[in-house]
Amino acid sequence: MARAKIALIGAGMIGGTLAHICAREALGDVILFDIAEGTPQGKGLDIAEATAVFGQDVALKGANDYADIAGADVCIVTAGVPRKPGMSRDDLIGINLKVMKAVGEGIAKHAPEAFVICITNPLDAMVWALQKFSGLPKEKVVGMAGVLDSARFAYFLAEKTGVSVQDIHAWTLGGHGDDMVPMVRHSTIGGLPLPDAVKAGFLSQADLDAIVERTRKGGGEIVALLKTGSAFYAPAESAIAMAKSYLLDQKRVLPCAVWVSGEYGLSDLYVGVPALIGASGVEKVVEFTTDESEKAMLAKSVDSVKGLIEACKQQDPSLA
Ligand SMILES: NC(=O)c1ccc[n+]([C@@H]2O[C@H](COP(=O)([O-])OP(=O)(O)OC[C@H]3O[C@@H](n4cnc5c(N)ncnc54)[C@H](O)[C@@H]3O)[C@@H](O)[C@H]2O)c1
Ligand SMILES: O=C(O)C[C@H](O)C(=O)O
Repeated sequence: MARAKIALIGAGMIGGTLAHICAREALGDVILFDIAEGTPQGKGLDIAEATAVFGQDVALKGANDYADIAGADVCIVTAGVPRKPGMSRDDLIGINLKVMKAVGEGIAKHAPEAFVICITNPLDAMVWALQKFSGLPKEKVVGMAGVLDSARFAYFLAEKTGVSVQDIHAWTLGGHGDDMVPMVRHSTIGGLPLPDAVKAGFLSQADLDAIVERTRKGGGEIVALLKTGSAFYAPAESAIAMAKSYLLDQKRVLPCAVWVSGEYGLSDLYVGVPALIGASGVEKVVEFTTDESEKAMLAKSVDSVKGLIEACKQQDPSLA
C-alpha cells in the first residue's frame, strides 16, 4: 500500500515537531508548507537526514507552494501566530483569521479529500472559519484542543496521586479557553470517577479543585514560562493521536472541536466534545450526561465561542 501523505501547513514549533513524530512513527510522507522561505525546507531536510539514524523510509519535503500538498490524506494546520505573555488566545483573531482564509483556499484547491485538523488559535473560531473558507465537509474538518486539555488534566492528576497516566482517563468539554469544562464526574483514576477517588483518599477535594483550575489555565502557564511562544510538544502529540485515528481507522473517542448539530443542545458551531474519529472523519459525537452545574459551565464556554465567531464575521463579512 502506498504511504499516506501528510501535509503540515505551518512549519513553526508545532509543525516541526509534528514532522519529527510523523517521520519517527513512519505515519506517512510529509510535506512541510510555510510562507517563510527556507524554514520548511530546512526542517524537512534536517528530519530527513535523521531518518537514516532512526531507520524509517519516509520522504520529507519543504514547500512554499500549495501545489505541493496535492493529494494529501491529512492536513494539520498550525499556520499563524502564537500568543506571548500578557495576551489571550482571542487577541490572535486579527492575524490568524486572514491566515485561515489563505490556508482554507489552498486546501480546497489542492487537497479537497483530506482530513483537516486545525490547531491555530483561537481554536474553536479558527476551525469554524477554516471549514467555511475551505468548503470541505464538516465531518472532515476538526479542531485539536480537547486532547491537549484533557492530557493536561490527566497529567496533573497523575502527578498529584502517583497513579500511572495510563490508568487516568480525563475529559474536558467546551471551547479552548480558560472557561473550558474539565468533566470531573466523567474522568476516572483507576476506573473510579474523580468524586469517588476523592472519597477513596487518592487526593483531597482542594487538590482536585486546584487541578481543575490549573487545567483551565494550562496554556497560559506554558506561555508564561516560554515567554516567546506557546506549548508545542503536547499539542503536536495530541494532533498526531487524532491523525492516526483517521489514517488507521482506529475509531478512537477523543475530545475534539467538531461541528455540532443538536448534540448537547448545540448547533451550527464548532466546540469541544468527545468524538469518534475513523476513516470517514468524525463518525459520531458521544454525549455525556450533564448535570445542572456542568450544563451551566458548558453554556458559559459556548457563549465565549459564539462571541469569537461574531468577531470573525465582523472582521470578514464573507463569513456572515
Ligand atoms: N489548539 C491548541 O491546543 C493549540 C496549542 C498550541 C498552539 N496553538 C496555536 O497553534 C499556532 C501555531 O503555534 P506554533 O507554536 O507552531 O507557532 P509558530 O510561530 O512557531 O509557527 C507558526 C508558523 O506559521 C507560519 N505562517 C504564518 N502565516 C502563514 C500562512 N499564511 N501560511 C502558512 N504558514 C504561515 C509561520 O511562518 C510560522 O512558521 C498558534 O496560533 C498557537 O496559538 C494551538
Ligand atoms: O495557550 C496557548 O496560547 C496555546 C495553546 O492553546 C495551549 O493551550 O497551549
